[in-house]
Amino acid sequence: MALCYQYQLPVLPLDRPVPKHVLSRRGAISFSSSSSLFGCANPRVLSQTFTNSSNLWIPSSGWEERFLERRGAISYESSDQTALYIRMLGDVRVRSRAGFQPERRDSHPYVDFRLLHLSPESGELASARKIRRLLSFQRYFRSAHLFCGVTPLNSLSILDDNYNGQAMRMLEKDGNWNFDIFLFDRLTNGNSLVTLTFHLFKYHGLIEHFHLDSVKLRRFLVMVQEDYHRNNPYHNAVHAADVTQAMHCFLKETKLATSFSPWDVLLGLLAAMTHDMDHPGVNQPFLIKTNHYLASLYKNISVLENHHWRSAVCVLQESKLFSHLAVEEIYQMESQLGSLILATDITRQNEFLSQFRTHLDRSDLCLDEASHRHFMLQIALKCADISNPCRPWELSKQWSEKVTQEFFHQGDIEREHKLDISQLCDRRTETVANIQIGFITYVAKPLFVEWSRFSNTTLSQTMLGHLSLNNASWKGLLQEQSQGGDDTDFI
Ligand SMILES: Nc1ncnc2c1ncn2[C@@H]1O[C@@H]2COP(=O)(O)O[C@H]2[C@H]1O
Repeated sequence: MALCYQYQLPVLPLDRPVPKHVLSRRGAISFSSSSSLFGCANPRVLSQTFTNSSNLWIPSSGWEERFLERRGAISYESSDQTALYIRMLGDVRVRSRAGFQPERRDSHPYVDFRLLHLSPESGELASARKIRRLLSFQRYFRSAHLFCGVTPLNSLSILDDNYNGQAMRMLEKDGNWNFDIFLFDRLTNGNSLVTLTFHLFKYHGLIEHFHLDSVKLRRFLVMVQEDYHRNNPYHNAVHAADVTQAMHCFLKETKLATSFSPWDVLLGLLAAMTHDMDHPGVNQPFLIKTNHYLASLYKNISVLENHHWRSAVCVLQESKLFSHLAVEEIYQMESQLGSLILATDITRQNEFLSQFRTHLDRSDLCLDEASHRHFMLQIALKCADISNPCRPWELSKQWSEKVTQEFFHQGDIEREHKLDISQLCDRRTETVANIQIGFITYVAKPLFVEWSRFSNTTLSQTMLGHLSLNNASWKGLLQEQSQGGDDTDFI
């Protein structure tokens, strides 16, 4: 098929496996808009691809100029012998030989990786002069008070303070199921994921427990947030923040709070915030039928979830947030993170649901056992991921519209390119209400009924209550529509 839907370029597939001895270590390099590469962690692998010239790694051949026009990073890992991971920062466009509309991925908040990669060990601490050279006036103005801790005195900053104050007030109710993540995102100027997760790391005592460097932590969170596509109506950083807030609510439930270790809590929050990283806004069947390289890379199995996981690992390694932990602990973290993120593959829903039911029927869940705690983390993440129909109507309705908008956008592309239109993606035959009633009945309710068997609390009853009220509202809307008009106004 001539059609090729390609991102530029989270992963660069290699034409032949990288020899084992080259991949004996993992690492990352970064590159900037200047013509050179720097920040190499494993010279051996790079020497195959790049030539070394006075500590700068220059592409040896075939390296496309366009990669060097941007800032980004490449990381590689010994378990993946067929790919180098390339993260582009900001300005990433969907490219296609079939000529799809270019799409921008916004890069906010601004992070200059040339500054961030300067470490005290390298003896290259950022001088004020270096900073000025690298930043535009506006960025310098913003970063100046960041570095010096000075708040600029102008009328707009008073507004900022006001918004900040309101956002902080919202965080006092971080465990409230009515938490309005859309409002929080506006109050934090599009930084809901960074602000919420930093707060939750503090709330759960993870910074002290794991001796985390809070500058590295913030940098990591910014990188995670930036990897989400702002233009996706649904699979964006606000969804990740919403899932993280839901996970936090579950972690506070007595059964989990009394049995989970700081490690479990850390893994739960990490998985929630990273579980959809770099989501392209289309689903796996779309990637398969358009011969997307991610589909071949992951052999058509949990393609997106594998990519989210590898993207998360990439950012974890780049940020060096856990570089002080033992190598075995880092491996354990990466592999547990993988098993959690892979559990969010919705096509595996029945597998997890029947396992969960069996445990509940036998009453054999023992949360003293690490493997059972891990299973419950998988279930909690799955619940958090599809918890939007359990939110109050005003919030739930917005999510329903957003997810449908993303489905229909995919359907429009499929129609335009004469591909089979994926299930739920045809705006000519589907409606928001239809999709919601089906999703609540066959996907959300069965899972939340089991969750409330496991944890029969005010929260689980509240969630089931909203689920059934929302279902009734969608049924009412469907009836109204069948009596005249349709609901395409939603999208
Ligand atoms: N409100 C909703 N209505 C319909 N589908 C949903 C809704 N919320 C989540 N989903 C689907 O559930 C899936 C969970 O995994 P994904 O994030 O890959 O993609 C998600 C959507 O396809």
